[in-house]
Amino acid sequence: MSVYLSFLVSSSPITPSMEPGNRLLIRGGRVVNADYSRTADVFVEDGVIRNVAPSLDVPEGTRVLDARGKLVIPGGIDPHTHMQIPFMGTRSIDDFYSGTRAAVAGGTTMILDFALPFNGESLLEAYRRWRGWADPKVCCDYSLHVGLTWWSSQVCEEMAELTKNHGVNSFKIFMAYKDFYMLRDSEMCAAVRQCKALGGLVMVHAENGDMVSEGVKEVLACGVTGPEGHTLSRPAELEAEATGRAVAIANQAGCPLYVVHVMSHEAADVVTAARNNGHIVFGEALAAGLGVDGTHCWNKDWRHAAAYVMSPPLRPDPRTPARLMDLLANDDLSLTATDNCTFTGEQKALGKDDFSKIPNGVNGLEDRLSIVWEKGVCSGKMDENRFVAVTSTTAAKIFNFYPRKGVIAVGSDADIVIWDPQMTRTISAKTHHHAVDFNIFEGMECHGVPLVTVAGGRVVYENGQLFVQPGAGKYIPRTCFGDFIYQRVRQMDIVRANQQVGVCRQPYSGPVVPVL
Ligand SMILES: C[C@@H](CNC(N)=O)C(=O)O
Ligand SMILES: [Zn+2]
Ligand SMILES: [Zn+2]
Ligand SMILES: [Zn+2]
Repeated sequence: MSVYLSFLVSSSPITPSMEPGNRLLIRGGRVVNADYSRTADVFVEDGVIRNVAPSLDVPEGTRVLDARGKLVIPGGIDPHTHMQIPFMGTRSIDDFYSGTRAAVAGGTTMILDFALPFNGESLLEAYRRWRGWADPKVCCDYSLHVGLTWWSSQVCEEMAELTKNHGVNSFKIFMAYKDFYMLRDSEMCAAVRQCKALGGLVMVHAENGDMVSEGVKEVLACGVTGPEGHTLSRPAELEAEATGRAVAIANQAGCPLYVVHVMSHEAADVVTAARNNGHIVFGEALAAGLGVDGTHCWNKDWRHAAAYVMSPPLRPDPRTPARLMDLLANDDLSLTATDNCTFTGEQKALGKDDFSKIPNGVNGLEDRLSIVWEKGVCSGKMDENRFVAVTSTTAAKIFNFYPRKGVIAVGSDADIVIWDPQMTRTISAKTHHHAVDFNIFEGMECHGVPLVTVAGGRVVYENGQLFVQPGAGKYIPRTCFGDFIYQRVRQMDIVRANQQVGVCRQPYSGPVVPVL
């Protein structure tokens, strides 16, 4: 029986295990899934949701959490983070402990990070290095995408090894970061084909790296060295052009595509057109792009301006956040992430005399759910079910670990948040749980606050207090050929095969011009 069906018919009493400490009852809340809301109790035991139904009787010793008048939502899933990544001469300051601590404080109970090999480094080595960093530190479950930061037959083979034996089903290609992570089109074509053959998902950072490199030289030559130069050097058309190229390359191979951090409406329009043309393309919106705009890079205070430096840039058009939210609300953009990649003022100062040396990246992991609730639901653009879809469920489906996660249903992991939609909080670096000394949403008041976060059946955050254990989170392996994407791919392949048919004709028998 599917987990969803059992959610509907679940009335069977669960035989309690002996250990009383690990039972929770979340009483009387409005359970909100991506496709379904209803008032029900949620009974949890041994880290798994055992029952979802009104007025449940539960065993002695069960801890009861009162959720009456509140929402009960699946824990947030952030499909794009960079904890303690070595990058641009330093390492992002949020590590797998402080980052996942901040995550659960904001209602997120799983992150997907990126193992990014140095140019020429074995993908398996990079994967093992990231596992070594994450496993002892994570406070919630996590998984890893792997970067295709260079290309060779070895990379091709290691992709297969990672999918078969290490639970990786997603690979990120960078079209930017020339001479560092960037792949050429011919390499991208080969990488995309291999990813399709393995039943995986290609993720792409879509900016034209060659044009960005020229843009940087041009802006510096004009004497602009401040953070605003970063934005000036990589306009939205470089993001849109690369997005279109990635769509074409993926489509030629019949490979599904996931465009990370869509930061401009120009790029979002390319994603929308691709989806309307029937391509399997997903666009990811970031909390940063939904919550703030790029005018901050023109702030007089250097540290403030540098805090907003990321790639692709936050766009200076103040209408951008609302436009991206409109596209997210109507599923032209598919889901949200944060690309959390934080650097302190001292680290950002590596670029104090040259914007191209400012480590790229911003925060978002703790604030994503409140930002999306405030800008998406409070604004009337989306309902509570779409909110759950874009902060949790869709990521679980795309990366193929639904319904283990991303839904409140019998048999699913007990990653659950008691959410107060009326309560407000003011975001600040003074109160956030990140390691970084700046918050790009500083001072922003948001409706939508997590009261309790349950991760793996454990209360890890309650009314402002953290109860986290480093290393308590687990690595979540993911298999390939997930139905959510590959049912469609298989169908499309049948049609494509029928279209790739030559014409049966008599061979040409006329004269041929001799070679001169
Ligand atoms: C390296 C990483 C984070 N930095 C950024 N987005 O500016 C990325 O490009 O996704
Ligand atoms: Zn990127
Ligand atoms: Zn990233
Ligand atoms: Zn509000």
